[in-house]
Amino acid sequence: MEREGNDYDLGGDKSLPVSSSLDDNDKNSILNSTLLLDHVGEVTLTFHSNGLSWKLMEPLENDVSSCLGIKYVSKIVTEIKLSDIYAVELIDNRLTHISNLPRTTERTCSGHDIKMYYFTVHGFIRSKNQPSQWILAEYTFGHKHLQTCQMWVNQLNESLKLEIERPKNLLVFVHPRSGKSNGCRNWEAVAPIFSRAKVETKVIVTERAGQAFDMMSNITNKELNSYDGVIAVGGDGFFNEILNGFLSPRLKAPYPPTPPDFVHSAKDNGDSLVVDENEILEETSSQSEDQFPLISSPNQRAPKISNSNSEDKAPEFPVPNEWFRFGIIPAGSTDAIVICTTGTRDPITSALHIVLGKKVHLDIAQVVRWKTTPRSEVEPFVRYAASFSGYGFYGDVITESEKYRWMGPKRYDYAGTMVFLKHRSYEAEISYLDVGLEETNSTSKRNRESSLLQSLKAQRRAERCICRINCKVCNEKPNNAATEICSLTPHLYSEKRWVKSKGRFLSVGAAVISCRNEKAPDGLVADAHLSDGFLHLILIKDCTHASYLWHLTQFTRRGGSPLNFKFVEHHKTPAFSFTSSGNESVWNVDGEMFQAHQLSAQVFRGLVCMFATGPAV
Ligand SMILES: Nc1ncnc2c1ncn2[C@@H]1O[C@H](COP(=O)(O)OP(=O)(O)OP(=O)(O)O)[C@@H](O)[C@H]1O
Repeated sequence: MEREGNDYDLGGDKSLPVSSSLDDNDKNSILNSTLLLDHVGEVTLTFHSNGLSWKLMEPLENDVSSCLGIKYVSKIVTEIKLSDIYAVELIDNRLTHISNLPRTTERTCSGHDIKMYYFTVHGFIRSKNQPSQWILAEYTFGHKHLQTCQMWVNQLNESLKLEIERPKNLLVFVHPRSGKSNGCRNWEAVAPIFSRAKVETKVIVTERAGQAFDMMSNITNKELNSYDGVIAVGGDGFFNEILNGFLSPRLKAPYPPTPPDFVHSAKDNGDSLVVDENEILEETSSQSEDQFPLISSPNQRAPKISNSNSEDKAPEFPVPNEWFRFGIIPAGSTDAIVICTTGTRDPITSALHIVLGKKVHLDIAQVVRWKTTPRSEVEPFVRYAASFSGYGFYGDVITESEKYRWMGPKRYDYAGTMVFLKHRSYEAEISYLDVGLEETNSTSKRNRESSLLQSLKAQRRAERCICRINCKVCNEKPNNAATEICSLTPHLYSEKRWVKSKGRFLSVGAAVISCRNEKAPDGLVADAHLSDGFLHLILIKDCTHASYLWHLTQFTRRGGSPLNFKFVEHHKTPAFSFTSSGNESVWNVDGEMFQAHQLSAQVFRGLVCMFATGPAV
């Protein structure tokens, strides 16, 4: 029997702006057509206010399975939200042989090739096993009239234009030697997603360490304003370099608060100064060319700031900036920042987060190294960290691992074992701002009875709140405890108490985010958030080898278990300072290393925005 109304084949064009004749489900629809869905069959496609849905006109033979005489139609995707569509493309007409068409059509016009026009809707679906992972999905619809396909493409593109958070122009830095030297390959894998989405990209493949820093610090604000964001194709260290190049000449903020007895030298004449806030503001915005690390690995050339464009930079590019976002296409050795912000380490998922214009705020730590030697001219030396800063074990592992870069990501395991076996501890004094028990799960009250500790342990585990999409903690309005860039004035700290921890430390770590990675899926500090306004200080006092090993394994398995050991302190704080008796170890600030006798740090809540959503639930 002849079937009527096969739009793509025989009947007239039945694509129409929706009228009252549509059934209830289609009431809110904008467009409705009968089309051929590639590899599926004839469908009724409906465009609703929030996306597309389609109904199979008749189940295909090969799409039906039967068991004990009961027929099951396989589960085919039948809808996609507009927010999950990143591109719509018209495809040149192509000949479709009759045998490729559904059986209903074959009966009506056997033996001919027919000319069809197609358009493809590009989007994504969430992986069933790993909800944070997004998988590319494309749906190709055909019709014999070009106008019908064109109408759908136009209509969809008009609606996509209303998704105003999506970027149009991006600056992309590719680190070709990152991780297992996959930088270029990873970029090539995702570049088609950007071109389909019609996102313009200016791509720079770096030739040396420090190049991205130089370019980001020297780029004029006019040019920077022409981009919606900057993308790093590489690892955490590379992202850190770009972030520092961006922030160093642009962020205007006082240096971190310090305790009254923390006397640092802000001038190179060796005089100790009480730091004048106004002077600091000036100094931050006009850092000298001499600012580079004392220690840098062979392939980490010290980046230099040139101030040739300083006039151009100051007023026109505000920081924080809600619009200008950062993105990462992972290609590094650990990729902790990308795992914390997207929940996975997948270049495709990251590219989709970027083209769909997702947005999540990220805390940034400002780390300031004070005068190293009386004659040194490079202080204060300022760096910014998005994930982690650490001294002792963390500095030594990175220093050691740089000798074995040729091993790729495995160098961290090797270097970690070597450093662990050496078991070196360092004399240091750490002061941190106490924000009160109600605002932190700090273990600062170390003199409590052990029974009280036990009950707290259970309670705090239950309180542990992991950062996810739409995380409640990150979305909370900032309070005084959590430092905000706009409230960054010293008087704010006067009410806070400085607490000291002194002795020999195996490591001093300050996590800005949880630092999830493949070895520690919960992160080094499971309850650190993307935007809680705290640094999570993890202080490990000298202890036995066995105890330290236990701690390290707890750390990687459970995202830190601070109450388990006396020698472990975990404090949530907006700022801390550090003094060591000698320059024995190095500070690792997101992969960049330098010696510091005196150092102070603070966190800026939600200072930058990332193209991401946070990990899925
Ligand atoms: N073309 C280049 N050649 C050598 N080094 C480079 C180049 N481009 C950037 N770098 C430097 O390499 C360092 C490490 O890069 P990246 O973070 O991408 O890799 P990784 O260390 O393998 O990964 P992760 O930081 O995730 O552990 C960066 O700090 C950056 O300064």
